Amino acid sequence: MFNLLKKRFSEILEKISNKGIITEKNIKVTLREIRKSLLEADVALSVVKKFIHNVKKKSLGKKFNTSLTPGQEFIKIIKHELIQKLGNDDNTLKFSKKPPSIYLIVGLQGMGKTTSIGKIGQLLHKQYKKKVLNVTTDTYRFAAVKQLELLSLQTQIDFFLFKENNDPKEIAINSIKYAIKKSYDVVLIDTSGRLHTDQKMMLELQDIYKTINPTETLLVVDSMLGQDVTNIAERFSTLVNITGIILTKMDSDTKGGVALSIKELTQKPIKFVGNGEKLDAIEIFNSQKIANRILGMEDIFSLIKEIENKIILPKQKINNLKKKFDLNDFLIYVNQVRNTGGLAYLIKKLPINKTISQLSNTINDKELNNFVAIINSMTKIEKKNPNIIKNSRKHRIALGSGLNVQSVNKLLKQFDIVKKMVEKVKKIGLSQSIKNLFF
Ligand SMILES: Nc1nc2c(ncn2[C@@H]2O[C@H](COP(=O)(O)OP(=O)(O)OP(=O)(O)O)[C@@H](O)[C@H]2O)c(=O)[nH]1
Repeated sequence: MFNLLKKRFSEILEKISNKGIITEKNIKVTLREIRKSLLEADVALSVVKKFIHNVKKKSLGKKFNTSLTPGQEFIKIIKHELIQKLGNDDNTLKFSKKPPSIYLIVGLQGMGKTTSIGKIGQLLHKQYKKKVLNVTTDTYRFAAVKQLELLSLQTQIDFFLFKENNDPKEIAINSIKYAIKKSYDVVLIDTSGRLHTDQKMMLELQDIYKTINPTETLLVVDSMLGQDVTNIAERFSTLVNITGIILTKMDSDTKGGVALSIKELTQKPIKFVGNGEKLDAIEIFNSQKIANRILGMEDIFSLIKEIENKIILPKQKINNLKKKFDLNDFLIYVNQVRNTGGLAYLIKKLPINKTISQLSNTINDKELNNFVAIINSMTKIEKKNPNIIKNSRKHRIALGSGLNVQSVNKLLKQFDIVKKMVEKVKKIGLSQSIKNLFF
């Protein structure tokens, strides 16, 4: 999901994240690259233009006075803008005050309408404890009726059986009458897939819509659709009042353009994301989560959690340390890092601040072994008070460890970096301190 954008953004943002100053020139270069990436991911041109315009306006001339580097501030602006584009408004399903709530599901053929009804019905039943009735008005395809009947059986949702000679509008009316009689909370009404250019079918849909006056009318959009999505959404919107979008097939190899364009183009919130063929493969849309995904932050957060939990300096371990971080503590840290293999690679992947990327330089198997040998050649007093280690002591320690003075200097330098980091992390924990860079 969003693999292309994620790859592009991580390349672009890595370059800018460590920049000390944000100038018109380096912003221009970065924005040009972002523009290219968004277009490559099939985001609509008008949306891309607005995105770039807003980021530029917010970043240039802004006085950054937080603890973030300007590069990190810039990333924060991008994230904020991504969330705006994805839509940050109320995306919860509306329920009618007087049951049943009626949800009309519309869209082109094969977008995933019937599958989404199966998923939403199950979600409403399991999570919201609603009594749901599934209905299909697709009198054109017998297979579509069977499909929803089967999905209803699988999810243990009641399925409304219509009379053979009923037309779609009659089926919808009869199903609602039945739902009122039997005290259903929700009626999910499937419609046959139709081309937005098919005038007769579109008017039929409008007729159903006007007659039943749904609580929500949800347009199902396949996230693999290209720029055509604008025309489709516009055509549906002129005939029925779309109240939300269901974005399907987000698990497939989608470039992500539709997800980023549809809110801006339709001004309708994305309510659900379908991310698989299975019946539980649906999520309530969360723009923050998607923005994190695009910016590769989801991976980073889980990585950091892993590092924090398993490897270096969990908060309680830091708190257990003596007041002053000394070389004995550093030795514990070095041994932890040594035991984890592959950490250098993980840490190098993090687009984070200089201290931590400098830290990755320490994490090299050979150097870690050297560090252990060097610390073991020190006296107890030296380990507790590294600042007394001046020239003659350095020579003695180097000799004792079979290494040279440069290696001792390197160790002391890395010790300083880790000490600074520990002091920072001691306050709020590693994952929180890194998360703070982005929120
Ligand atoms: N990978 C994936 N496939 C999906 C998703 N949603 C639906 N599908 C698949 O897309 C295909 C079409 O889904 P349907 O639910 O039949 O689509 P429809 O809009 O009801 O189709 P019509 O009745 O022809 O208009 C099926 O093979 C589904 O399994 C999804 O989120 N991810």
